[in-house]
Amino acid sequence: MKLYAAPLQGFTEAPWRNLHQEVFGGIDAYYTPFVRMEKGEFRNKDVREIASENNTVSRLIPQLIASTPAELERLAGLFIEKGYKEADINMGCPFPLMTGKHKGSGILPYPAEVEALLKELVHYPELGFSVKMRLGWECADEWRPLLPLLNAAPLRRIVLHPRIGKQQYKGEVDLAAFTAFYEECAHPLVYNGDLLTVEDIRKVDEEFPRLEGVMLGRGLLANPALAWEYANGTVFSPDELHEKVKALHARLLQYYEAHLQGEAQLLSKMKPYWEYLLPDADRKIKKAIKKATTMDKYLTAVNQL
Ligand SMILES: Cc1cc2nc3c(=O)[nH]c(=O)nc-3n(C[C@H](O)[C@H](O)[C@H](O)COP(=O)(O)O)c2cc1C
Repeated sequence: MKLYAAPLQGFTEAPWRNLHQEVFGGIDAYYTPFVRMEKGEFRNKDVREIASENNTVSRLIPQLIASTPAELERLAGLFIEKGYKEADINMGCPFPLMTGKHKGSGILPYPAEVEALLKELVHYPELGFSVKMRLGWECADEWRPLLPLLNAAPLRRIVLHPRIGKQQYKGEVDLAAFTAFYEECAHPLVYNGDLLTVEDIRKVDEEFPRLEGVMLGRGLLANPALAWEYANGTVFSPDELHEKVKALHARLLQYYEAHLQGEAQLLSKMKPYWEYLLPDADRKIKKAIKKATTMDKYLTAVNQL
C-alpha cells in the first residue's frame, strides 16, 4: 500500500517536506498545498514552492485548484514548464473563499463544471492527473453523478476524504459513503482522513483491500514517524520519537530563521506546528510553547520536551 503525504497549506511546504523525508522518510509521494491563480497571475510564493531547486523529496506531486478549463490550462502549463509529470486537482478545499468561486469542494455540486475540467485533461498527455476530493459540498451524495465522469476521465488515482465541505474538518468521516464510492470507483483509490496511528492505517487496509494507498495529513504532522512506522512494522519509543522530532524541529527553525524576518514572523510560522505535533507531550510544556511571545520563551519551552 502506498503512503502519501497530504498537502496542508502553511505546514507541509517545501522546507517541512524536504526535512521530513531526510529525518523520517516512509512516504512514497508528497503532495504540495494547492497552487492557484490570483487576479489572473501566479503567486510568486507558489512558483517558489514548486521550483525544483527548492524541493529535494524523491517524488512531489503539485496540486492545483481551478474552476474553469482556462485556469486549469495556465496551472497545468506552469507544472509542465517546471518539469512535473504528475499533477493533482483539488476538489476538496472547504474554505468559503474558494468554495464560493466553485473551487475545491465548491465545484462538487456542479457536475457540468467538473466535466468541463476533466475534459481538459486530454490536452496534457505529459501529465498524469489525480483528483483529491470530498464526498460533496453540502450533501454526502453529491459524488454520485460525478463518479461516472471521473471514471471516464484519464486519471491515475482519486484521493477521497469522506467528509463534506460544510463539515470542514469536524464530525465523523463517513465510512459507509466511502465504501459505496470504493465499490464503484474505476481508478486506483486512496483513503484520506483521521488516520492517526499505525493501527488506524492497518484497519483501513484490511477493510478496503483494493485501495492503492492512504494519505496522511494531521496524523503525520502529529507523529512524523507514522508512515515509516507503518512501512517498517515497528514503532519508536516515546524518547526516540521526541529526539527525532526535536531534530526535525531544530532544522525547520534554522531554515526559517534564515528566511523570515524578525521574531514575530518566526514565532507565527513555528508555533502552529505545535497545534498538531506530539499530542501526548506534557500539556504544560505544550501550553507554554503556544503562549510564547518571544523566541527565548519559545525555545525554553521546546527544550523542556
Ligand atoms: C491547515 C490545513 C490546510 C490544508 N491544505 C490543503 C491543501 O492545500 N490542499 C488539499 O488538498 N488539502 C488540504 N488540506 C486537507 C488535508 O490534505 C487532508 O485532506 C485533511 O486534513 C484530512 O486528512 P487528515 O485527517 O489525515 O488530516 C488542509 C487541511 C488543513 C487542516
